[in-house]
Amino acid sequence: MSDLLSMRQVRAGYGLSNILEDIDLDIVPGDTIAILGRNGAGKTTLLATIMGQTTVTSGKIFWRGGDFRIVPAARRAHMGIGWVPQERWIFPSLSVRENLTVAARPGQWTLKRVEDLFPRLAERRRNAGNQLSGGEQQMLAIGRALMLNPSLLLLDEPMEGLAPVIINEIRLAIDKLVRESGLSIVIVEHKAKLALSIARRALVIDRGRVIHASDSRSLLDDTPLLTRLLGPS
Ligand SMILES: Nc1ncnc2c1ncn2[C@@H]1O[C@H](COP(=O)(O)OP(=O)(O)OP(=O)(O)O)[C@@H](O)[C@H]1O
Repeated sequence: MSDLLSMRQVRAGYGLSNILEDIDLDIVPGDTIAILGRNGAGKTTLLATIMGQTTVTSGKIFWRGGDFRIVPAARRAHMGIGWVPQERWIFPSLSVRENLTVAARPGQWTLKRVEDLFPRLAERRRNAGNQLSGGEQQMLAIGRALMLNPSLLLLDEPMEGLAPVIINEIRLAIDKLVRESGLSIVIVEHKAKLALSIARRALVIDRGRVIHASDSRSLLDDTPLLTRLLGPS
């Protein structure tokens, strides 16, 4: 199957400070990849690089076979990448429905489908973004990214700081996306076991380099290796 996104020997960072080194990554349609690593390893920087938010000093990035480095950051979302950053970036004064429809693009993801995935958003449709709980805001951020009808969804720590019951709801929704949507999903997560139980493939980053790549199951089953790569859980 041809790649959606390919990175070859990518070096990237912020201004003069280099963070990522020699990154190789291939994402095919329907892929789900957990990006793991200790604090400051470069996980968010990898997502930011895909979105064109960093300085790439060498290497190649292709999107559907075309040179992606020349595509301005502002155009990347419209080319089919939905990014849910840690900060969520929802519009506080717009209603839930307005947040979902403000940047929507036509495709399989409609308001109804997003509200079916996250019934809480349907219940809260008239509430403003700033009236939502953290978990509801996270659902809204994911729902809004889906309304862009992306081919690739980037989730940066979607469970961070949420109560266990909400983590479970979001996890079930992401599982459903993995099983039924055909979307490619990259999930950055501190809760390694959770991410490995969702994604099919795993990549571990340390000091900006990929230090491990495997299927998620084999890493999940190898506790000593997981501890060596990420520290005790
Ligand atoms: N905007 C920025 N400008 C300069 N340096 C940055 C910026 N954002 C992150 N960094 C640095 O890049 C390195 C990697 O950070 P990054 O946020 O990618 O790590 P991470 O693996 O996502 O960490 P965490 O798990 O703590 O979120 C860190 O040393 C961080 O201080």
